[in-house]
Amino acid sequence: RSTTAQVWEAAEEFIRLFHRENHDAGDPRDRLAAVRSELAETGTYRHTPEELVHGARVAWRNSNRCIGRLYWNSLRVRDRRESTDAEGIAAECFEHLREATNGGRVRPTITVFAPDAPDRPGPLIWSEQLVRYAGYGDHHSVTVGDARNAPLTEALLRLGWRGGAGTPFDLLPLVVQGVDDKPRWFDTPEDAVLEVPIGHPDDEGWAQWGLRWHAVPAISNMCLEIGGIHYPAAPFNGWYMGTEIGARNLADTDRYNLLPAVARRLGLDTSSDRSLWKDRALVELNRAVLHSFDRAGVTMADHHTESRRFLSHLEREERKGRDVGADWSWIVPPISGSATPVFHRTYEDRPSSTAYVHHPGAQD
Ligand code: HEM
Ligand SMILES: N=C(Nc1cccc(CNC[C@@H]2CCCN2)c1)c1cccs1
Repeated sequence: RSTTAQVWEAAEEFIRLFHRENHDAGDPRDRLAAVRSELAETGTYRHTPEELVHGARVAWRNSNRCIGRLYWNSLRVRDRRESTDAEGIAAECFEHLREATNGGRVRPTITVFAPDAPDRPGPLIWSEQLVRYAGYGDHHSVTVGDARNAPLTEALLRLGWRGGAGTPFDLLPLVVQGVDDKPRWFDTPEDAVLEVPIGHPDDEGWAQWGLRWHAVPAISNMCLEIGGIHYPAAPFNGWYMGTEIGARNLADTDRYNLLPAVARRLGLDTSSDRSLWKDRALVELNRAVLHSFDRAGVTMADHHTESRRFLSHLEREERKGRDVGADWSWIVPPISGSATPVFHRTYEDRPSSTAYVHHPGAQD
């Protein structure tokens, strides 16, 4: 809960920034006076459509853990602040997926739902991403699917979902809590989710594993904060960087844990870490992911290209007189770190009042 003084401080900073970076917005004084009186009368204030668009883009530009910020100023913003009920929000989330997927030419997009108001909190999306695979079994002994989503799968079963077909890649329904506070779940329409089958470029045998992953990463459980106003439901997507799927989602021991199977298929000696079998399996799994997305015509970054783009972003921001904050431990890719240019320098981890933040008490 913010006091009006805290809101005013962030609001003034954001309005001044908006007018500085949008010269056709003119002098900020009138807007500052209007915001100040609206805040005094109602305990909050409403962003203009232009302020909302720029705020969502600046929040991305301020995301210290994000390597993909070069294109921050071309984020597509879907203003859905009038959506407050769970059904309407779910429908807009599925439309977001269709628009962002764009037949494989993925477009970075955000949909902004109703903000927190002084008399009632805004809506919440319980799912971490708009597309998630079920994890069946309790968190400690997951038998089938993505163990990361075992808690959400449990919550869905308690909410009356009967479970899917029991495959390792069952699409979970989306869980939305409208402003009436009641969580509801909605099956994800098939035409809203593009999936990519994962195969290896040199070994047809991988196809028998039935591996796949969804084309679009869309984070739905973070809060967008712009100039003191909180938008707790504001799902945003970019495109995947291959390592996210190849080095984490399919490789982590508490996710799909595929390195042993890949190593066996490659005929590697898995009896000792010193054979570097995990390292060789990781490279082949990442080659398979990049190859499969390219074959499917779905946008995907490789960690070398994305690292170069990030350093270009830093240079361009410096030229504009803006400092860029970054968190080295998130920016450096999970494989081949020192083979990418982002590894060989340090960064300042700078806080900003306009940013994407985790809800208090959330995981990660
Ligand atoms: C356009 C392509 C993009 C790429 C390739 C990209 C890449 C990444 C990667 C690899 C991470 C680390 C994720 C992890 O290790 O789990 C990340 C973090 C993040 N990205 Fe980006 N990103 C892109 C676009 C965006 C967009 C459009 C937004 C928001 C509008 C965004 C906001 C963030 C935020 C807030 C984090 C930190 C998440 C957290 O703290 O948990 N990114 N990005
Ligand atoms: N490419 C993306 N990846 C991404 C971005 C932010 C957060 C996440 C999810 N992070 C949580 C995972 C799970 C364990 C460690 N990382 C993924 C994007 C998602 C949304 C816009 S870009």
